[in-house]
Amino acid sequence: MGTTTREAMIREANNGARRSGDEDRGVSDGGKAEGGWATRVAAVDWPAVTTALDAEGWALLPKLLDGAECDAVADLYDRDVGFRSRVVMARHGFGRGEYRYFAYPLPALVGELRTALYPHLAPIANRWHARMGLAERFPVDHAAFIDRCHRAGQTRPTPLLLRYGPDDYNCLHQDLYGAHVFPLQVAVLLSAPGRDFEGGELVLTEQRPRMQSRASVVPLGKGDAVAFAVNSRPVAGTRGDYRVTLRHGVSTVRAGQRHTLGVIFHDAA
Ligand SMILES: O=C(O)CCC(=O)C(=O)O
Ligand SMILES: [Fe+2]
Repeated sequence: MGTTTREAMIREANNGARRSGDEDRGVSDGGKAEGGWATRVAAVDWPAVTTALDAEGWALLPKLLDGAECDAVADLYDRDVGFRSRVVMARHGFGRGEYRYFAYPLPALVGELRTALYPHLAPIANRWHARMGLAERFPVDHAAFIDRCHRAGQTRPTPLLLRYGPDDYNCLHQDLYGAHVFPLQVAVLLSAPGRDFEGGELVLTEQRPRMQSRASVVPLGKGDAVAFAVNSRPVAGTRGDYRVTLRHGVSTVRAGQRHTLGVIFHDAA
């Protein structure tokens, strides 16, 4: 979508359209992981995830959420509180279907999951930045990075809940919301392919310099998460590293309903 981000395109549309209930809390999401989310996330095979991210630009985190947790998060979609905005994708040329950005404070599951994932991804992000010749480095602690975003005027939360019905899809895009970009993000599929919905596959494309683009379809089951590059990643070539550009989207849902939780680590301007 060029240099215009989705957030910039919808900012105008949402200004003045905030719901009075957006500041209210009261979203309880049953989000108490046994031993806490840090323990759950620490059980992920991070060496394998790191290897896959370096090789492909994306990696599966199988069964990050259990079925009940997926249902609890997906059910938040119809609540009137806890979100800062709602985007109907067709109105902006983003696709078909809709999504809602959570408001601060985030529901426990979403906030704790994001905080728990970040320290595992920050070293990868720092290595990628070094290899791509980018100056920004990321602190080990997510709160410190969010502080940096806030000081730069990126104060609005970006975690989001997406909902697709029959014929809905999400165009290839990048989730950039300002100058500060954490180069990895995570999405969790909250619905069961083949049971809750048909079609609706997460697609990643990689645009290589002076070469044709390559697509990957991420084989997600309900509760599986995928970590992937937000905008670019380094690839080792014969004459050193080069940079490729990534985009992600969702193919058309042919039947049923599909929910996703999107976890983006930078805040939005
Ligand atoms: O629905 C999906 O699988 C993609 C969601 C997405 O675009 C995101 O998490 O940023
Ligand atoms: Fe996205």
